[in-house]
Amino acid sequence: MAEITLKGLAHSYEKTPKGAADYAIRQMDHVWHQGGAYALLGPSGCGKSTLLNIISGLLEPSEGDVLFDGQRVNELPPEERNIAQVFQFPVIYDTMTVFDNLAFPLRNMNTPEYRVKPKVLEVADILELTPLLNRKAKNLTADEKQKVSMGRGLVRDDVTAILFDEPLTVIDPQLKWKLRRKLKEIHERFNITMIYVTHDQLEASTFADKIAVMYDGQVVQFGTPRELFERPAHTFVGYFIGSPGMNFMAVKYQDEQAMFGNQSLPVSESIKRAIAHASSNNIKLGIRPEFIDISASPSTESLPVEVISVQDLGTYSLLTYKLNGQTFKARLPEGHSPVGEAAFAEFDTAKLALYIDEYLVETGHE
Ligand SMILES: Nc1ncnc2c1ncn2[C@@H]1O[C@H](COP(=O)(O)OP(=O)(O)OP(=O)(O)O)[C@@H](O)[C@H]1O
Repeated sequence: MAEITLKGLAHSYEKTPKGAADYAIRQMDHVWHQGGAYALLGPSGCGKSTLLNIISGLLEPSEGDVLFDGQRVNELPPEERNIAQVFQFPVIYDTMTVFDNLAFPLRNMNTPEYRVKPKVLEVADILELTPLLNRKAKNLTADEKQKVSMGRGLVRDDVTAILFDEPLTVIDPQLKWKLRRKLKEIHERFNITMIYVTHDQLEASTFADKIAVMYDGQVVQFGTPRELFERPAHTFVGYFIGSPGMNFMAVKYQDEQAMFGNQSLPVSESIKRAIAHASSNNIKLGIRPEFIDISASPSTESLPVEVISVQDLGTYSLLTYKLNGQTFKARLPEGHSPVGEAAFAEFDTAKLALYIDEYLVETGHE
């Protein structure tokens, strides 16, 4: 069993960090529950590998604690953590056969040979490596090598969590979905906690039940793919999740109106109240491209906009328009009536989200 808790965790690669900018991981608390299929999603440089290496023990955090089932493991070396890590590039011994590669972690722990063989055969079967068992690893394709890498994590009965650091980077696009499905299958079959690092939202949402979105050294939201889409807790999540991401408008309260530049926006009373009482000037409204309606003629709540382009993407069209000098994206469903250069945009006000200092503020709909 392994419930992994990160308590007051922070990490700086600097010996004497001077400020927040010197931290690769900023103060965080987080729990990965036993048996979960998780993704750690974020852009390059946000701290994903650093966090994974802290969990596996390759790196000791400069502040805070890592707990496995409540026990502090900060100083425990990787080999004593019951955790396997699969890296971007397969870590295998080229001169050994596939069988010996898979057997290696067991033999390394002095497992008797009569127990090694059945375990290797079982794992080879799951990963569809049986026909390759006698091949030298150097003759394998990149995806076969990566499967051997994964297998080396799975043979050990004591492994309770597997950490994957962008494991499909070197895999052909056609084979990626197959390996992803295989990982899902493995997750269902063994009761193992899996944390899958990626910067690809599609990869994260097809693998994981819950995704931790990382930005600038912090987990800014931990939720299901649906929650990340419907209620982004941070502007970065809104921007990063979705295709394309959320549109944002910097707003202020003026003459009892929510103003976007010199444009008064139709918003709910509760959003208006929250803007009026905000203690910060960093106030944004977010709206997903799916929730903007575009039409050729005005309505009571629509705003006149300048259409820049309409891109036909098969099942929908992506319309780019300008309002108040800012570019917006709207998704038009298939069969939407054509619009000219001058059109009208209407937000679904129930779907407008309010962000103060970049974090979501829960408001009612009235
Ligand atoms: N060994 C190191 N020494 C100093 N700084 C480092 C080291 N490793 C990473 N960093 C810095 O820490 C920050 C987080 O890096 P990290 O590799 O954890 O991010 P990442 O999200 O995994 O990125 P990528 O997807 O590119 O691997 C970056 O600013 C990076 O430059």
